[in-house]
Amino acid sequence: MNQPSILKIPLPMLKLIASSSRIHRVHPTVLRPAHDSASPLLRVLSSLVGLSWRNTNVGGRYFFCSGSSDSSDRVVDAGVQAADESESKASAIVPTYPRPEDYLTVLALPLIHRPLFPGFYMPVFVKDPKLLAALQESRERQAPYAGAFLLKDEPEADPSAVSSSDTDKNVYDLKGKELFNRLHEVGTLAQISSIHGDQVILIGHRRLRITEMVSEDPLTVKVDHLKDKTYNKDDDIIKATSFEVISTLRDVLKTSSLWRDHVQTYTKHIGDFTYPRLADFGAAISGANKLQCQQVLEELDVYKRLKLTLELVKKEMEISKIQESIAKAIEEKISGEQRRYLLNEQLKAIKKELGLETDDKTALTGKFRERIEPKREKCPPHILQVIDEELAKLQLLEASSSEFSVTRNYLDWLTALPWGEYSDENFDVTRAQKILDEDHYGLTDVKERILEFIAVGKLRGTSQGKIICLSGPPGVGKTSIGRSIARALNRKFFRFSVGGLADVAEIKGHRRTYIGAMPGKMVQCLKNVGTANPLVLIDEIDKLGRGHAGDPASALLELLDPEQNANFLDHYLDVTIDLSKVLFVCTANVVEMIPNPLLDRMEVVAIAGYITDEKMHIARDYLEKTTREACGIKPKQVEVTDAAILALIENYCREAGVRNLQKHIEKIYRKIALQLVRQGEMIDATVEPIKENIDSDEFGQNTVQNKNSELVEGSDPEKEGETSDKVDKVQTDLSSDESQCLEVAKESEEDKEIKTKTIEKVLVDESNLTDFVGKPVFHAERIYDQTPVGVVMGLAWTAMGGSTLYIETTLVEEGEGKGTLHPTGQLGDVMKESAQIAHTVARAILLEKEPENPFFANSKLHLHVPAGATPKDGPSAGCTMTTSLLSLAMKKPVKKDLAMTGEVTLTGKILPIGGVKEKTIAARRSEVKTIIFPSANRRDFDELAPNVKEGLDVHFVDDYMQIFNLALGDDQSQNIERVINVL
Ligand SMILES: Nc1ncnc2c1ncn2[C@@H]1O[C@H](COP(=O)(O)OP(=O)(O)OP(=O)(O)O)[C@@H](O)[C@H]1O
Repeated sequence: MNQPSILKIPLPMLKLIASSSRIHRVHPTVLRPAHDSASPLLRVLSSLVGLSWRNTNVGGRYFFCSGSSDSSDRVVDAGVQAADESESKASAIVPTYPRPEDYLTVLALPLIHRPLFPGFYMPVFVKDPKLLAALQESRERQAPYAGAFLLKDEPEADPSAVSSSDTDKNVYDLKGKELFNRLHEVGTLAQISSIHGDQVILIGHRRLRITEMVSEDPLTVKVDHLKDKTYNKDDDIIKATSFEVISTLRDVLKTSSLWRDHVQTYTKHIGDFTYPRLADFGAAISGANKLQCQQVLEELDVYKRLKLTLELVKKEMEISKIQESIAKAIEEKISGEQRRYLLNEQLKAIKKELGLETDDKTALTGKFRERIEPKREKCPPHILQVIDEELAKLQLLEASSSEFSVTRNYLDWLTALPWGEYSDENFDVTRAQKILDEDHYGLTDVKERILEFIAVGKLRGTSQGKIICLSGPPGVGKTSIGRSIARALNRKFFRFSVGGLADVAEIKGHRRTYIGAMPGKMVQCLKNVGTANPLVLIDEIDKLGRGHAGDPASALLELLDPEQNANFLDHYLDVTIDLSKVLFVCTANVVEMIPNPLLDRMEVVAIAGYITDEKMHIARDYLEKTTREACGIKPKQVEVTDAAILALIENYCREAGVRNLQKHIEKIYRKIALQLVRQGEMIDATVEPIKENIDSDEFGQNTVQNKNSELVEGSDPEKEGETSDKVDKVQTDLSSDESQCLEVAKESEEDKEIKTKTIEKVLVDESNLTDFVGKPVFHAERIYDQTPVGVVMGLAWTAMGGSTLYIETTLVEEGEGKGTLHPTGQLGDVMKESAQIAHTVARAILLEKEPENPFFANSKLHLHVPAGATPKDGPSAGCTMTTSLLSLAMKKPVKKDLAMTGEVTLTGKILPIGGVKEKTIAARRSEVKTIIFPSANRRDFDELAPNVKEGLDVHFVDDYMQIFNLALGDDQSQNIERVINVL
C-alpha cells in the first residue's frame, strides 16, 4: 500500500530512539509539517528536538505520520513496520474508549509481577479456567474489558525476594474472598486485546479503584473510574519536571540497550502523550519494583506522579551508569587484546602481501629445515627423526600456545648443533711444539706429555679417549696451556668452570617441561663452537660443589668417561649425543680433592710452579711483550732492567705462579704509559716554538739554539734541569741532520716524529722500582741466617705451591717428671700426632746417643710452627720436628742452609712425601743448599728439570738416624747416599 504509514512513535520517543541508535538526524522528509491541533506538549517536544511533525487524531490519540518510508532511515522504518503491524491487528481494538458507566462491575484479573499502566500493553497468563472463560466470553460480547489489579505480597513475604514459580503457582490458586483481600485497591481498566491459549494481551486504559466484591468465582468487583487531578498544563514546575524525566530517559537510552528494547516495545501501544502519560511511561519502562510502580499508579496528582517517576528513572540512570562502567571496563580489556590480535593479523597479511615473510609457522619451519638440510647427510638418523617429528608437531600447534614456544626452542637447539661437523685435527708434532713454545716458556715436561699425546693421536688417527688433568698452583698457566693445546691440535676451544657447581642441571640440562629450561653446558658448548670435536677445558674440577639435587661429580663422570660419553644424554635434548670426539682437559689446584672415580680416568700432568730463573724468562719474553703491546708502548720507549725484574720476582711475586707477576708488570707499564703521555704533552709545548723558529729562519741551527736558550732562561727554576735535558735532546736530534730537521718542521705529517723523538726513554731499575709498584710486600722467607738451637727449616707444600717453614722448639720449664710437649701454630690433627711421634722418636734417639741425658723426661717443651695465622697439617714435618727436638736436647744447632721433609714413623723410618718439585723450588727460593728427602721420593726428584735441581746438595734417607747424622752428627759425610748436582 502506498498510503502514508502510521508511526505510533511519539516524537520525543522517536528522537530518543534516534539519538540512542546513534542516528543524529531524522530525515526531514519523513515527517510532515505540524498540524494546528497539536497538543501543547508535542509542540514543546518537537521544538526541543528540532523536528517538524504532523499529528493525526485517530480515536482521540495522536499519531505521527510519515511520508513514503525512507529505507535509509532505520528508526523511521522500524516505526513504520510497527505501525503497519498494529494497524492491521489493532483496527478492531482502537476504535473507541470504553465509557465508565458501562464498566462499573468488572472481572478482577490478578497481576503478579507489575501493575498495568494506562496506555501500555501487557501479556499475562490466566491459569484459572473459569476466569479465562469469562474473559473470552466478555470479549465475544464486544465488551472486552476487565480490571487488572496487582497482587499484594503475602504478609510475611520479603518484598525484595524474587518470586519463584512455586509461589506463582500458589497465587494462581487464590480464589474468591482470599484473592479479593490480596488485591491492591487501585488497578487499571484493561482491554483484552487478544487471547491465545492461556495468554491474554491486555492494554491499559484508565485507573480504577475497587469498591466491593460482587461475586467470588470468577472474582467480579465493583469499581470507581479514577481521574487524574486537574493540573495546569502551563505550570512551570510540571513542565520542568517532565523535561527532566525526558532528558533522564534520553540519557538512559543512550547507554542502556535494554531500555531501548523496552521503549520500542511499549511505544507501539502508547496513547496520548500528555504529562500524566509521560509519568506512566517512565514508570512502566523502568526497572523499578512492583510496589514503586504501584505507588505511581495510585498517585492521581500529576506533579507528584511525575516526581515519583523522576526518582525511578534517576535511579535507573545510576544503575545504567554502573552497568556502563562495568561494560566499559570489560570491553576495554577485551578490545585491547582484540586490537593487538587484529593489528598482528594485519601486519602478517601486509608482510605476506609484500612477500617479506610467510606466516610465522611456515617461516619457522622453513628456517629450521634450511638449517638442518646441509647437515642431513652427517646427522644421525635418530636425531633426524626427532627433528622431523617436532617440525610436524609445530605445524599443528597454535602459535600463541606455550607448547609452541617450547617446541620452537627445542627445534632451535636441535637444528643449531653441529651434527657431524668436525674441524680437521692437526697431528703435526713440529707445528704443535712451535705453538706450545710460542705461548709458554719452560713447562718442558708438560709440553712433552702433550706432544706424546699428539703423536699417539697421529698413529691412531684420533686423539679421543684421554682426559688430561693439569694440576698445579694458581697462575702457572694451566688454563692458558689448555688454550694452546687447542691451537696446536686445530680444535675449537671452550672453557667452563665447575668451581662450586652444585646443580646437575648445569651439566645435564633441565627437562623441557620446566619454564626457562636450558640444555646443559656441553650442549651449549657444541652450539657455541660449531664443531663436534672441540677441546673443552673444565676449570677448577677439584672445587666441584656437593650438589643439592643429584651429584655433579657423577654427571661429570658420565660426561668425561670415554666409555659413556659416546651416548651422552642431555635432559633437555632428550636424544643421545656423541661426545667421544671431544677432548677434555681439566684443571685443578689440588689433585687429592678431585673425586676418585673422576681422577681415575684422568692423566694428571702436574705443573709445580716456577723458579726465579723461569719467572725471569716468562716475564721478559712473554709477559712484558704482551703487556707492552697492550699498553701501546714501543720497545724503544722503555727499558726495564734485569735487576728490576729480579727484584720484582724476589720481593713482590714469590708465589709459584706468574699471575701476580703479570699484574705487577702491567702496573709498571701503565705507570710508564702515563709518564710518556705527560712528557709528550710537555715536549709538545717545547717543540711548537722551535718549529716556528725553523720556519722563519734560513739558518735553522742557530735559531734553534737561540730559541732553546730562551726556553731555558724562561723556564721554571724548579724544572730547569729537567727541561734543559729535554732541550739538549732536541738539540742533538735537530743538529744531527739539519736538512732533515728543516723538512720535518715543514710537513705536518712528520711533526709527530719530532715529538716522539724528543720523548725520553723511561728507565725502570731496581732503585726506582718502588715508584712503580710501591714498597715490597714480601720479606725474605729466611728469618735466620744460621738457625739457632731448637730451630730447623722444613719444606711444606700448599695449594699455592711450595714454601719453607721453620719448626721452633724451646724449653718452657724443667723439673722431675715434667716431660711434656705443647705444639702450637694452628696445627691439624695429623700434624699434632706427628709432633707426638717426633717427641717419642727424639726421646728414643737421645737415650741411645746420650743415655745419661734426662732432658725429655724432665722438660716441658713448646713446639711452634710459624706463621701462626696459617693453618697447617700433614705428616711431612715429622723428621723436621724430631730434629728440632734433638737439636734443643743436645744443644746443637743444625747445619747451615739445610732443609728437610719426610714423615717419620715411631721406629724412625722415613716415609715419602708429596710435592717434591714445589718443595725443591721453595728451597731454592730460600737459598737452601742442602735438602733431605725420603729415599722413596728419589724418582720424583730425578724427574725434575736440570735447572730446578741445579746447585743443590740433596740427600735421600730412609731412616731417621741418617738425618740425625746429616743435621746434628759430627761427621756429616758418612756413608749416606748423596746427590750433588752441579751444572
Ligand atoms: N710458562 C708460561 N709462559 C708464559 N706465560 C705464562 C706461563 N705460565 C703462565 N703464564 C701466564 O700467566 C697467566 C696466568 O695463567 P693461567 O690463567 O693459565 O693460570 P692457571 O694456572 O690457570 O691459574 P688458576 O688455577 O688460578 O686458574 C696467563 O696470562 C699465562 O699466559
